[in-house]
Amino acid sequence: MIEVRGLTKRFGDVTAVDDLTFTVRPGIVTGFLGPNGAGKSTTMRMILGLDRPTSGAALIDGKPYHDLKQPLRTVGALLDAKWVHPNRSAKAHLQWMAASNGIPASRVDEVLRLVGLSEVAGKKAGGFSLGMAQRLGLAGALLGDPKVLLFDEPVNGLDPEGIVWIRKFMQRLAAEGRTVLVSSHLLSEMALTAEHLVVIGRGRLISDSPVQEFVDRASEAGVRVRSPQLGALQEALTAQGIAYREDGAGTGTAALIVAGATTDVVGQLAGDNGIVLHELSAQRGSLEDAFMKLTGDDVQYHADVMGGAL
Ligand SMILES: Nc1ncnc2c1ncn2[C@@H]1O[C@H](COP(=O)(O)OP(=O)(O)OP(=O)(O)O)[C@@H](O)[C@H]1O
Repeated sequence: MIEVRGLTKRFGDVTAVDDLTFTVRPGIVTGFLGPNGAGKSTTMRMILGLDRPTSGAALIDGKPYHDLKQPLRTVGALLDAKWVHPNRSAKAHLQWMAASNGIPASRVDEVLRLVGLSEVAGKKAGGFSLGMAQRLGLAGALLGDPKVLLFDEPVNGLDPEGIVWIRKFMQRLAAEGRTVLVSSHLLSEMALTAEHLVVIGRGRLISDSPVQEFVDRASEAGVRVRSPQLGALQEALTAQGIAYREDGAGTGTAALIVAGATTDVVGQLAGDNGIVLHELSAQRGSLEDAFMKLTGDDVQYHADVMGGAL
């Protein structure tokens, strides 16, 4: 278990992490989500004792990192996959890590097998692709067979095959009863990987909930409806006290978005009033929608940079 309590980190004038409190439970993958610069890496570094909190605490199984007797056997982390000596082989790199942490050398072959690197164990790590380097990083994190694992943006830059492999691997580690915290700014990826989401923006906690609850709470579920008799439909909806808004985006035809109603209700109402419909479709808010609403200004900035495409 990871417990973050009132965690704050200031770098001069910048408050990178601002009074953050959340708990990461074992047995599921917890996604740690936020736009670039939200404070995810800084939080992870504090959990791992690499940055000192300005105030508050981060505990692993009830203790600060520095109080852990055998840190590598308690917590494993993948922060920067390129953190290897380029001229060292994958195996030598892991042997060196194992030796300096009192872990038997036999474990090195085990973790190489676990991440599928046995066949390239003797090759220099400097020549590894990003996907292979990530696997080597994972092997290092697993060396001490820790119950708690932290991964910072593990799928960044990977090809689709590598992304799926890492996703399944993290899910398997969680299914074994481990505590798995994975940071990402990729919302759709987290929706597929994580069961629970801790969302931050500008160092502050925005949401701490199951993935589905996060989406349901923040995104707009409803019905999209197009009709050549839109005025009559608006009157019928208003008469029933059902809220709607106009939505002509991209279709060339005016449409309505009816919030909080089902297609059954809107279809029935149209039928009862003899109104012709050209479209009646359920709208499901995406994780991206939810994220944009909740992280507000932070994401708005990125949208502007992209030419207002969002
Ligand atoms: N060593 C440091 N000195 C000064 N400012 C820092 C330092 N480390 C991080 N920051 C600032 O703290 C804020 C949070 O950064 P952090 O890297 O934790 O965010 P992040 O959510 O991990 O973002 P990204 O996904 O881009 O890595 C940013 O404004 C960053 O510029």
